[in-house]
Amino acid sequence: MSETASLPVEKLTKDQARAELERLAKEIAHHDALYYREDDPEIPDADYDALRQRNAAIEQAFPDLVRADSPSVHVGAAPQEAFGKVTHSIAMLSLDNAFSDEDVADFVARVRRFLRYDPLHGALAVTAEPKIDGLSLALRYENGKLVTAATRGDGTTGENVTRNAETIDDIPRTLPKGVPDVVEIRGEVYMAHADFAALNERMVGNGGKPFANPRNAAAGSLRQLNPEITASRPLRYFAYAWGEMTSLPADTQMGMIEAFEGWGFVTNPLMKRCESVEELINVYHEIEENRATLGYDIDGVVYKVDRLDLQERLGYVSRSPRWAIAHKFPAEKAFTIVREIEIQVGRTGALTPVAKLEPVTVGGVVVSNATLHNEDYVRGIGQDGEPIRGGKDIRKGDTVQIQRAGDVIPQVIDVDLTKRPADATPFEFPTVCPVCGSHAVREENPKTGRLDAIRRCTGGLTCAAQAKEKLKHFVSRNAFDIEGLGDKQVEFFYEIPVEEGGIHQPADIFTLQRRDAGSLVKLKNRDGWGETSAKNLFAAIDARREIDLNRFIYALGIRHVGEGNAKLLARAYGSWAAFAEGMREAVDHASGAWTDLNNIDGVGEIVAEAVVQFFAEEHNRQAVEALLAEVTPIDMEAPLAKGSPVAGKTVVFTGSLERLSRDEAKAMAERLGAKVAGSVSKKTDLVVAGPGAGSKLKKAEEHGVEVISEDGWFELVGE
Ligand SMILES: NC(=O)c1ccc[n+]([C@@H]2O[C@H](COP(=O)([O-])OP(=O)(O)OC[C@H]3O[C@@H](n4cnc5c(N)ncnc54)[C@H](O)[C@@H]3O)[C@@H](O)[C@H]2O)c1
Ligand SMILES: [Zn+2]
Repeated sequence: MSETASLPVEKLTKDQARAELERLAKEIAHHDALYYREDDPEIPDADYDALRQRNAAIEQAFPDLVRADSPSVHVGAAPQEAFGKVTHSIAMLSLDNAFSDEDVADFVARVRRFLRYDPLHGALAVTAEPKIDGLSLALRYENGKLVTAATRGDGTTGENVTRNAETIDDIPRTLPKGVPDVVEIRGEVYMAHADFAALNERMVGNGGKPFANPRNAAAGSLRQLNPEITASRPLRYFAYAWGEMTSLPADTQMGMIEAFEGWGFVTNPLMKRCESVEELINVYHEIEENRATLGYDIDGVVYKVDRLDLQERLGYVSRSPRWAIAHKFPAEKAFTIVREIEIQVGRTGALTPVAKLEPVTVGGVVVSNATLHNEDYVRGIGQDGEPIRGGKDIRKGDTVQIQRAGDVIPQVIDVDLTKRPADATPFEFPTVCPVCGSHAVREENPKTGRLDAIRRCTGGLTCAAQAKEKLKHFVSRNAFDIEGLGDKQVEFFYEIPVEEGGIHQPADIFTLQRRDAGSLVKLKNRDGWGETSAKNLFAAIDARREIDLNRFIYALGIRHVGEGNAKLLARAYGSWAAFAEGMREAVDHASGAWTDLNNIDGVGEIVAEAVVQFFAEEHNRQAVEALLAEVTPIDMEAPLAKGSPVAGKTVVFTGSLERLSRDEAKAMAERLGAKVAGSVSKKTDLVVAGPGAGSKLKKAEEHGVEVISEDGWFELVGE
């Protein structure tokens, strides 16, 4: 960075200002391209916002230096050529930002001044709603039918993503009778936290690279050249604005949003109408407090003048409307000191370095730990061997910058080398497990030939850390969820020998009461326990002797099998018996069972391999058998689409279809509750074959699978 880049705006000479504006224009354009086109930004939003703010401040101080390509008059980035282009009939703009309460007061004062709306006119109504952190999408309906969906692009021209948008459940394909001839709804495509976590789990399981955050995941999923990929991504949509409309169903912002809701769109329930700056600020804080529990990312609150006639009079400045502003949440970043670097051993034996920090408030939350992911990360090396943080390593005693994004675990994003203590030494990553002393190794990834980023303890169940973490996982909220048996109690029971009333493996939980009866020291007499708490625990355990199959599978803690994959497996196999049998057969990669497993939509080879390996291990089989003597997994029924004749069936489409594209056929079948597989196996229920169907048709005949034509399909499903 040049010296001018760090000079305060008021100290800049005219020449320096000119050079700065040029540098900022280039730099911002570079980050815009990464963010909007590649969905892969390289700097945090707060840093990007700081660049823009500096640019705006310099432009204000030197108005005659404003460049033709100034970032302050541009929105987003030009559409990617690979998509068709859509010209927006009304430009899609950005929003001006407010970063403080004063900025909000200024905004309202500005609006009032512009409109000469003095207090005599009474209160000025302004709406407040969450600013969803996704990407905007315009939906054009003609005569009630969705005709185009377009991204914002550079505001004038966007990308045509109609086929992709059609796969999003929240987006109606048709609107009710009586809507205006042309309706253009605008809103935000986003991904919920849970869906994001499941998607990343799947991506990693398939050997891919996870998305950095839900916004990138949403943008990357919507902007896919293959709509089939979009369809497999759990995207959602909030409607909050509009473009071209032949007539308006209301005369206020609030009224419009209510109308959209009536037309079948999802609108945000937290939107409120306010009548003063204080009220706006209150709603802002209310929404900010709820932020962590919403289940999706928001990055601020948007205020909009409620009356549409006033909006029209206010109009637009270059890249944003005068009648709206986004009140951003404070940057969730802070500097603090690394007191210690500790190694935690997880349930799969992963050795994870954790930075113990001098506690610091980041975005309103006190942070005292930050994950350091793995040894490469500590050394300043990223997933693909590339340098991160400019290649700076992290040491005990370092002053580091912490970032918290949504509910994500805080991360160390930078190290201030000028503050590094003279005696700080590079962190030495252990090569033995700090808990059990077994060797800790980095396995080679068979696919890439590179070393796995994670070093793992090879101690297996003899490692107390792994055993305890497995138990904690087993009883966790989305697994067995046993009330009164949390992390603390797991630690407690693990310290007790099994024959004296301890718990060392999952089955022990369910024999606890029986063993307690014959135990020398009864649970109710142990420290911290009593008659009631012991009784309650036994009851809570008994309440879980029957459990949903997907929870059961998830609880086993098989590598790469998180909640999402557990559900996929449970749904595909339906019962524990079928699942276990399939996995035992699938050890033979030439078997149909292995093909079936890999044919499950969303289950990749890495996951498949992990599950099969789990079953191949004798001690896992024993542990599961002991468990099954105590608990019963409940069979999972295929999700039934009401009255659909293909619900729960596995369908394969082959050959060329005439009335349907392959994607549409797939979407249709899935909507009707069927599973669509790519190849035929004995699990296939139905093959829909068009002209030119080859090997799949033959295979269907071999397996005795029913084969119908495309017309037969329509007859069957009645559409
Ligand atoms: N890290 C980077 O390199 C990088 C690069 C470019 C942009 N960015 C980030 O992107 C953002 C700027 O992007 P922008 O130009 O899209 O502007 P913006 O996100 O600040 O505001 C405008 C957008 O807000 C969205 N929005 C969400 N909820 C809304 C609601 N309820 N009502 C109205 N609009 C709503 C719309 O999509 C609209 O286009 C900033 O957060 C910036 O930090 C980051
Ligand atoms: Zn160990």
